[in-house]
Amino acid sequence: MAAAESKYKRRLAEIAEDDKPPELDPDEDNNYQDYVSIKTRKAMRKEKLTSVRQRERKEEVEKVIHETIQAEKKRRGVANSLLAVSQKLRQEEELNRESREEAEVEAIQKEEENILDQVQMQMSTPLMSVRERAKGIVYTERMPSIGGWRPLKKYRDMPEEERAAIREKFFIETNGEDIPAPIKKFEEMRLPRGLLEGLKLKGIQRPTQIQMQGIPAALMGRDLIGIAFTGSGKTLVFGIPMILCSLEQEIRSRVQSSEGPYGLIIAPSRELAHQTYEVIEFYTDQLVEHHKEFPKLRTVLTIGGLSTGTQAGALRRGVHMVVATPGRLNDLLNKKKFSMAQCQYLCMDEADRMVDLGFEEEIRNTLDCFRGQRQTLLFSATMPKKIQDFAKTALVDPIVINVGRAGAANLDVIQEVEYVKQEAKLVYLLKCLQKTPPPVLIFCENKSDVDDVHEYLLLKVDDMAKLLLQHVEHQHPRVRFMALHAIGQMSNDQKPTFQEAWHSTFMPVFVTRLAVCARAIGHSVCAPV
Ligand SMILES: Nc1ncnc2c1ncn2[C@@H]1O[C@H](COP(=O)(O)OP(=O)(O)OP(=O)(O)O)[C@@H](O)[C@H]1O
Repeated sequence: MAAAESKYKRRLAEIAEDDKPPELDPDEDNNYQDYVSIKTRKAMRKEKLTSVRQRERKEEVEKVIHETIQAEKKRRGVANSLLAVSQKLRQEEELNRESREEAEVEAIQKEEENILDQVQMQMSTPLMSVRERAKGIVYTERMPSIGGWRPLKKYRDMPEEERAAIREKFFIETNGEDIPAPIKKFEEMRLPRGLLEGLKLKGIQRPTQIQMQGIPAALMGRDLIGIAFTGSGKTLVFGIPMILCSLEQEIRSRVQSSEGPYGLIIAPSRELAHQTYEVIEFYTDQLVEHHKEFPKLRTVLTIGGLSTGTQAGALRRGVHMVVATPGRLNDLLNKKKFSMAQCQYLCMDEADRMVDLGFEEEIRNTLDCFRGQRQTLLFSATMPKKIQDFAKTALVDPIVINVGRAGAANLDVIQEVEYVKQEAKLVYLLKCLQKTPPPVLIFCENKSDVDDVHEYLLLKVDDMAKLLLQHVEHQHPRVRFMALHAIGQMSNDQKPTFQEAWHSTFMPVFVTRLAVCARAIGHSVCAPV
């Protein structure tokens, strides 16, 4: 109430003041101010107020704008940094991706390199025992000769020139140190009588080239590389020394159950292993037959296709020799059915074929099972690098015997070559038959040639009879032609037909392919035809 009264009073005073005439001060003319009406003053105040408000609003707006801008800036800044971060992340991701890709490519490359290395290693790793290679075991000394064997004095004393002359005559190429003289007679090889009797029984009279040089070298305990063709008589080169090596061991101390083997032959195929086993069995039987003091040496054939149990059982009883194919041999060794701890004699027959057939790993595993040095014989028709490397690393000072040279195979064959035009061949054949006494074998390249030649000779049978009669005195010759490719397809029990035909036909002329003939006559160039 009092406040309202005072406000009222103040208002009245204002009004009175407003209505009062202005006091004039003559000294203050300079400070004179024109009268401003209330209305104007109000307007001025209003204007002032408005401008203040405007200024305030402006400031407020500016503040808001500023704040907004700041906020925006801030937002943009964040956005920018987010963008930057995301960009950065993207870049990093990109880099990561690139490096990941690079790493992946690198890993793949590494893996490929590893595989290549492994393949390369597989290709170049010598066929030697991994255990021995890892332990750095290298044998430098030659093995002692088998049972103290040495050649007869005349061979020991044979001058080098004479040895070389014999080798040259028989197309035997050799390489190595201290090569023994080639021996031309089995009787001079100091073999037990039983073996000589066995050879006689087989109709084997004199050694083939590989036997002449190979048997003495092997009996001297030397490591051997034999390069020889099929049918050259290799089996006896590695078979005889292995039998004698086992005999020597047996005489020293009788083989007990689970003991042995002393000798091992590895062959690439079951057939070859079986064939070798039969040869070994034959000669060990001969030894017992002719030497009552000798025990029967036990040989076990370990090949696929035969019962593992039977083979393991035979091995358990103690064994002198094993003839095996690499797969089954490895299997039995892995299963600890027998061991190579006592084995001192190893032969790898057709080593190149074993490598071709991919038996390297099995061979290496087998070599790992040996516990000491052994005499190693390696037979191969060819000498690929792998075999050469094996020879270099696993064989000690080996003797290389090569009888594979063209022309060295058949020393009794005189080869005459006639050059004839293709179209004149058949006619010329008749001329050749005129020069050649029967029996005659005509080899053709393929089956259809065999048919053509056969047919032609049948047409000319009268001429043929006349031609062949020039060589014999008989009045009524039976001239028979046979196309032998048919024989190649015959079963085994029919095959002797060829042998029978050969011997029973008075003047046989056979037309055949070489491969068929080889099979028909028993796959042997040594067989007498
Ligand atoms: N000195 C010899 N004289 C005559 N015949 C022999 C002689 N040596 C071996 N033979 C006979 O020759 C044939 C082939 O011999 P062997 O099996 O040893 O040859 P190979 O080189 O091992 O051939 P493959 O690789 O075909 O087995 C056999 O029938 C064997 O009895």
